[in-house]
Amino acid sequence: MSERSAIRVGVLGAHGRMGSEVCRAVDAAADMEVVARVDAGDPLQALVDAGVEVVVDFTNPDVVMDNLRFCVDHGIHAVVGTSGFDGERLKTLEKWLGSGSVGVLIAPNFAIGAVLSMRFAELAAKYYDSAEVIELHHPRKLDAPSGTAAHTARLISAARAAAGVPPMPDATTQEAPGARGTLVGDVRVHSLRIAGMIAHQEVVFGTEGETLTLRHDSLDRTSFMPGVLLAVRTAPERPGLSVGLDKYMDL
Ligand SMILES: NC(=O)C1=CN([C@@H]2O[C@H](COP(=O)(O)OP(=O)(O)OC[C@H]3O[C@@H](n4cnc5c(N)ncnc54)[C@H](OP(=O)(O)O)[C@@H]3O)[C@@H](O)[C@H]2O)C=CC1
Ligand SMILES: O=C(O)C1=N[C@H](C(=O)O)C[C@H](O)C1
Repeated sequence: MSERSAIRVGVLGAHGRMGSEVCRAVDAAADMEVVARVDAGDPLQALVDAGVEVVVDFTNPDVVMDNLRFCVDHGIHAVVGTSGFDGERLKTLEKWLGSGSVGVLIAPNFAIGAVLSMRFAELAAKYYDSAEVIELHHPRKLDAPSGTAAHTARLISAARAAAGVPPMPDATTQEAPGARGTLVGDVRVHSLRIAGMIAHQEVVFGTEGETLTLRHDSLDRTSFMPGVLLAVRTAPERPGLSVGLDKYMDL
């Protein structure tokens, strides 16, 4: 039986913090190779010319939808780490993908601990009166709150709603703008931008007499790479839209 040839990968945002790390990780993996490195100003046609099978996108929320439109139109699977996906964007993507064979993964976070932490938060949500999310990132991050924090808050909100948990206790009547963070669903999210940090998150739950804090720290961008490689291998086998790396894992 002949062995499958290496997966042909195109990296969008190839010169960025994440894109450059992805190029290193893909080139170091035996079963895939980077055949196109595309950054701002480069034509997307380079992906087609290089015969890319799977794109990895770490660009920015303003350009990622155009990139995905191109990939879907050209039959290229996509693994997306770029933040900025809300319900409306996901619906648009589903429409573009239809019942075709292209697989797209939108992963708010590729670090295994972050994926587990989001799942744990979803499980814990219905047992606690209060839940708030604190995300801490490097100061070069363009968006706030982080995609991970927004996704975590949506998961908690949905789990609380499904379980019929009453509104969170909060007697605040006087509030300086921003003092209580921003609401995602019914969960408050607080964003810190701190020099020296990479990507960190705490989810704090509380109820009568006890609290639970789930904390995850990405100390280096290599933390995201095993998840990215797993996604590159899996996306071609999963047509349609998947949201969250957990969809490709046995969780
Ligand atoms: N899901 C996850 O696990 C993770 C997600 N992220 C997310 O990934 C994204 C990128 O983060 P990061 O690497 O730190 O950001 P960077 O700014 O370092 O990298 C983004 C790169 O994309 C380039 N770019 C801009 N527009 C285009 C375009 N149209 N086509 C191709 N390349 C383009 C930028 O060029 P230029 O600078 O010239 O504009 C830059 O080189 C963010 O949304 C971030 O939140 C980050 C870490 C982990
Ligand atoms: O910009 C980053 O750095 C990160 N972005 C993603 C997010 O917005 O959640 C993932 C991780 O937190 C790092």
